Amino acid sequence: MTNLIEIKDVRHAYRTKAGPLPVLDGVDMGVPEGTFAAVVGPSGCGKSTLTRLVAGLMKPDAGEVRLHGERVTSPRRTVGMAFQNPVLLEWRTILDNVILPLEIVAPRMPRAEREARAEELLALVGLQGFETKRPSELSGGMRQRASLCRAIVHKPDVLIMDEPFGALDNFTREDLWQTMRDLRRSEPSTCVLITHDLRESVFLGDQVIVLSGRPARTQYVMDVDLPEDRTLDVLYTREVGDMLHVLRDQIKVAQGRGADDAAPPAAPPPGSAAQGVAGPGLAERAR
Ligand SMILES: Nc1ncnc2c1ncn2[C@@H]1O[C@H](COP(=O)(O)OP(=O)(O)OP(=O)(O)O)[C@@H](O)[C@H]1O
Repeated sequence: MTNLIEIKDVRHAYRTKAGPLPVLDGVDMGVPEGTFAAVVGPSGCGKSTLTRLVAGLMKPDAGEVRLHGERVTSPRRTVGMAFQNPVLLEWRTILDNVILPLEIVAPRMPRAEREARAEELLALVGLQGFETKRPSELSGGMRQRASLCRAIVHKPDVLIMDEPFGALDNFTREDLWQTMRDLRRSEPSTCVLITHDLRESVFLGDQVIVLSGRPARTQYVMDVDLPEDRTLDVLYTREVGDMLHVLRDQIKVAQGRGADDAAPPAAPPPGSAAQGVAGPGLAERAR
């Protein structure tokens, strides 16, 4: 399978008053078309910076970010983004908020067609009947559902989500995971999800990429080989328990705290293919 998103040896430092702040220092990542990559790593390691580079909002100091084989140098219409704070416009209805990207990327699309597309998506995420409400009339989970619709209304090839479920309570978050799983079937795209939640990363991801502490490099990649139509029950299986254990240890290593077990498990947990990434391993795999 070809990689729609290809990140090779990306390095980046912010220029601050105190001097350069190296944030990324050798990030490699390959996301095959139509798959879902979850990125985890210690707080402040550079995950959001990575999303800005993929979205073309910034250019890396070194290395390459490619979408469809083309180097990303500026923002693209074929990328959709969703964030922890849904930032819906209060003076617009929910329907008009969802339509917004179409007004920008498809200004000639007839209003009725735009509305039909937004209504279709709102129904898919369970927001039928809320089209004329204002954002403040919705719960946090509902606003996040609307925000997801807005991110994909223009059928982007790439969907980047930066902790979209981070501010929600556990039950709402799990509901949204299932919504996201279902959306993948009806609205396929290639996704990058930044998250602090390891269960979320395994439930949604086809691969989980662990970044090291700042400056971040790709420390570890786990391929998650669970059924596409996985249910929340899968999170309570031994198989996923083992994967979460490995990921938790990797996060500890990334935080410089050392894993519970000094040595990595002899074999990857069933349902996953895990590998440490030091040097060219991932780049090889990503090709
Ligand atoms: N525009 C900027 N200018 C200077 N420094 C920045 C800028 N944006 C981010 N940083 C710094 O870069 C580092 C990485 O930030 P980033 O937001 O990418 O990390 P993160 O992994 O997403 O963090 P978190 O997990 O806490 O959300 C942080 O130390 C942050 O303070």
